[in-house]
Amino acid sequence: MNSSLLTIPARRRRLSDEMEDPDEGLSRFQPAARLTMLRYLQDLHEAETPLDAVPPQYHTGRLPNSKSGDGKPRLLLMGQRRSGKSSISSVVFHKLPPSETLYIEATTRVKKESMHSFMDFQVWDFPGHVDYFDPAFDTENIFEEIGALIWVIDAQDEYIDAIMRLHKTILNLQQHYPAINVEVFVHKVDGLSDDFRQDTFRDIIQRVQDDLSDAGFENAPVSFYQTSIYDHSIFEAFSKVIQKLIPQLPTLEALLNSLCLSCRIEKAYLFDVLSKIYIATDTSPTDIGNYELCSDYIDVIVDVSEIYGWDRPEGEAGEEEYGESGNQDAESLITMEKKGNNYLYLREINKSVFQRPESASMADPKQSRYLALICLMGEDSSAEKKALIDYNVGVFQEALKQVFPR
Ligand SMILES: Nc1nc2c(ncn2[C@@H]2O[C@H](COP(=O)(O)OP(=O)(O)OP(=O)(O)O)[C@@H](O)[C@H]2O)c(=O)[nH]1
Repeated sequence: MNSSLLTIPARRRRLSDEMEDPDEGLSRFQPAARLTMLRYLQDLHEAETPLDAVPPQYHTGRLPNSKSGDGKPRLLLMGQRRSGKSSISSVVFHKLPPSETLYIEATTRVKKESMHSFMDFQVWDFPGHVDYFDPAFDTENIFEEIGALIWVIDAQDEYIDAIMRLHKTILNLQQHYPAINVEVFVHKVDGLSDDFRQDTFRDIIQRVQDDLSDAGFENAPVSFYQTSIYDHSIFEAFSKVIQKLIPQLPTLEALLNSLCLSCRIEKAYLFDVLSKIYIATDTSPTDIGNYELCSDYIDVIVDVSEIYGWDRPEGEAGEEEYGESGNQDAESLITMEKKGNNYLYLREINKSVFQRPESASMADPKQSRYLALICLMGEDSSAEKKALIDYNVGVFQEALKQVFPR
């Protein structure tokens, strides 16, 4: 990560006008950003490569409970019967239209699926009626390598039993696998009025936390989300669950923060295009509306590429002409769209094509998977600055390759 980001000059003017003591204002920025800003305040036209480059430091973590540390987490979907587990898995990972989940049959045995996306992980869908801690089950096999346990509660149904089972499960996990993240999806909230939805959500959180503190577990790693397959909330919740499993997340966030600061981007997301899960975003507040906008935008881009895109197999004539080597290298697509006074910017990053395993149910056996950077920009970052934004995104892309290799 030796390249520096270029910053938009207007920002320099504005900051220097505002600040009486520039150093005081600059202390708000991270050291690398401060260096770039200083160069601008000192009237340098371009931010150059720092002379004494700090060696890159990557966050290298392991999955909270992985013995092998092979980075293939397992997500367990558990909860009462008919709470919506199979529907969630089908909608998020198989793109089943939500209305078709009405015809999904009850799960009778554990359904294990491997997902091949920006990272490989497994989703295990459990039947609602089984007792996971029954001696007949190999508990160790189920829980030893998991990334997160997703507990689905049907918010439209009576939930006292579901909470009791969840409580029992958390107590068991706390004894043997205390690092497992428990993610509670308060599901099917689409059918509830706004007030009732908030009351139900608060009530469930309160009951779970009271039960846990009565049992002496004040700080168990339990998080709560309101979800529905009929809107984007299920994707947003899954994004947050998956982000916790990415050891490089702090580095990715820092890179996105730095990009936003340099290009005056309002919000930047790094999306996995296949699943529409975002694996990182900058640390400014998130808004579901922004997620929806980006998610719809991905749909448009995917549709257009399916119609007008083509495969370029390795060794095809004319390859050199385009400077490509098959589909190995990342190929970028840049689009600017004007929406009111806002822009959306998408760039394809880290593309590769893989052969879908025969067991997988998606129709297309050959599927491209890639990350896309999507940025929301306001009036400040006009299309005239696009060259600068392209350059900075290129630097970001290079840094990403080092941090998050595919
Ligand atoms: N309104 C609404 N209905 C949902 C939602 N998610 C799932 N459902 C419905 O809930 C019903 C049960 O869904 P399933 O996915 O079969 O439930 P399950 O938890 O897998 O059930 P078991 O296999 O018996 O454990 C289906 O009719 C779905 O259409 C949601 O977000 N909102």
